[in-house]
Amino acid sequence: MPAAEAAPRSRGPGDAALATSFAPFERHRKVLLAVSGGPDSTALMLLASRWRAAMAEASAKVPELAVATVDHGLRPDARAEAEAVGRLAGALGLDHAVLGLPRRLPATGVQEMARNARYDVLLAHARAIGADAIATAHTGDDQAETVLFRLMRGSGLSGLAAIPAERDLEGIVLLRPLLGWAKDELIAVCAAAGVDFARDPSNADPRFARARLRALMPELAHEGLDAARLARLAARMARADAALEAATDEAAAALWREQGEGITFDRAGLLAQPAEIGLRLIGRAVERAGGRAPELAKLEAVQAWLSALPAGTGGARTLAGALIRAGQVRVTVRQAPARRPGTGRPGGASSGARENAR
Ligand SMILES: Nc1ncnc2c1ncn2[C@@H]1O[C@H](COP(=O)(O)OP(=O)(O)OP(=O)(O)O)[C@@H](O)[C@H]1O
Repeated sequence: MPAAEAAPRSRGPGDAALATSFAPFERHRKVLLAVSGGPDSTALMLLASRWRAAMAEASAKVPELAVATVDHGLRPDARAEAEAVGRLAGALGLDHAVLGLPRRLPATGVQEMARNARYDVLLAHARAIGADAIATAHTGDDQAETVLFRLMRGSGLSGLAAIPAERDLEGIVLLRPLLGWAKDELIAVCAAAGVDFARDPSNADPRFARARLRALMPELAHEGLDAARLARLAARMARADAALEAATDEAAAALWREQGEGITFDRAGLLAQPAEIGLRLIGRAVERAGGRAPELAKLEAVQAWLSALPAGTGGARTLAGALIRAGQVRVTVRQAPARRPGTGRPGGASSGARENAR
């Protein structure tokens, strides 16, 4: 479908918005642009190379740019779309690679698996070409959808902070320079450049919860809950989350003790913390000991159990691969003993852990 359908908004590519959006690129040596060939990432490629040219003209230090497209092997058109990205990248003077996946994706949970696999291959490629950052083209609309999606899933404050503009991905920085842009604006960027883009049919496939939520957006916007408002909520949540993380760091400095293979807290000290801070401390310990982040509702249940334990008594619970044991004075979190296959119970665990398995 031609790109020119969208109504262009008045944001020229040479304006301050471009400089603000791409300012985080200035801290990097080489940025790998993740470009699927859809409208958002095609615009990312156009805007990033325009920003870079303008910066170079002003003799500013600019990072190298490179482009990669992941072919998930899921759609017959994917190869041709990747080649089209390659042609545009070539015209812009950027190196382009098409990356395949090492394994075939399973039939179920395909979107999530595709996303994880995509980040893995992008990371490996970034390392191979010496890029210290990867940029994706998430937009303000993606941010709004993510907030709604997480609300629907029962996320807490950290989850509602949604997509961060910048985060660490195993030592490489993941940048999202276009969170301040609406999808319509990016479609207009492609249209103004006379560049066509691919359309992913799964974006409108009602089998996917994301697509169903996307379809609700116009009605919600009509009631006042538009993308800008949801994005503002995400920004406020991110600000509050950062403050709570800082407070948790302080509490950890006073309470967190590493002993042997476990993390130990003074039980009274832990319970004296504001509930949100105590929750985060236990969550961090569980993630460290068990190797994965616990689900919020399950973490809350463990905290409720701990708070309700009568003084002078103890017990244990397992959560996300960790064993949380409350003694009379201390709470210890360590890796849970391996489950015996088929029993669903921790093998050789304490009575408390067995109690939890019921
Ligand atoms: N096949 C691909 N090749 C390269 N980059 C991709 C590909 N698919 C998506 N991306 C990058 O990821 C961004 C987000 O894409 P999309 O919204 O489709 O992803 P998603 O599956 O929702 O994953 P997530 O939002 O968690 O990254 C795109 O704007 C683009 O930068």
